[in-house]
Amino acid sequence: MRDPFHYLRQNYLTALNLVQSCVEQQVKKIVFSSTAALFGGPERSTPIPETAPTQPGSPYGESKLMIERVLYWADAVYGLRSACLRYFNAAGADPLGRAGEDHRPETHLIPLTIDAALGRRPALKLFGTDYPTRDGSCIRDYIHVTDLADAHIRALGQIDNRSVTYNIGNGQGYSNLEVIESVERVSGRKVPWEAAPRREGDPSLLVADSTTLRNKTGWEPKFETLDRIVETALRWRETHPDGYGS
Ligand SMILES: O=c1ccn([C@@H]2O[C@H](COP(=O)(O)OP(=O)(O)O[C@H]3O[C@H](CO)[C@H](O)[C@H](O)[C@H]3O)[C@@H](O)[C@H]2O)c(=O)[nH]1
Repeated sequence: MRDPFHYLRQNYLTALNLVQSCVEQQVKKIVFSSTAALFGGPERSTPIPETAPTQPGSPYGESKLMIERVLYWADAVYGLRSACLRYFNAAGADPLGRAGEDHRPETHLIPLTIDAALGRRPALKLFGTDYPTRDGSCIRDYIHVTDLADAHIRALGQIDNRSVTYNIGNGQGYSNLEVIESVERVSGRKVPWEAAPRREGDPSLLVADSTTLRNKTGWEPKFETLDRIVETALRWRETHPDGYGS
């Protein structure tokens, strides 16, 4: 939120150049990592289908929506087919331990909560405890990276003749406090945490309705519970304390 032009420049301008090059090089299909953040505006109490109105609550979400529109025109005018996959909260690690999260700096809730439990970071700051949700913390729909990868393969197989847009999530929301509880359950350790002010641009509730993806491609998430997702993330964090540097 502090530097809106950063996302608009980085995401939108570079994607516009890339899509234009794809058209010039006669690329036929493209899979785009879009985001639930383009639904950030109004508060919603039910799972969000693809047909829900888009109203980004952050420049990041706005930039992704702009790229979806670039892809719309690339298809309409040049026939470049695309799959816009709107990830809800991508999480977890490869169950075989070959890949996991390594962001620098890390900003995501699950890895930060695990690190706090493992004593690798100070207490987790919980951004906002006064949201209009069941326990006052934000609610998100966590989707395992393996299930996301599976959705990509299925979507790619579908876009020979037309472009598609899918919302991808488990369809179940977990609050930030429930994430802390899950990490405590799975790790057997307490998570030190403290209440902090809301983070600007955070919608209170984002849960996916992935019925279209399920019906059109037969996709079914294999990691349906938060504990299973956290298990894989914890194993990666324990075996790779320095991420890909270890
Ligand atoms: O130290 C932290 C970090 C996060 N949170 C909270 O945890 C929740 C989840 O935050 P993340 O940063 O893990 O994930 P976001 O929901 O903000 O963002 C994710 O989903 C977005 C779509 O909604 C984008 O796709 C983005 O790239 C992706 O990381 C939010 O309520 C956030 O405020 C904390 O309380 N403390």
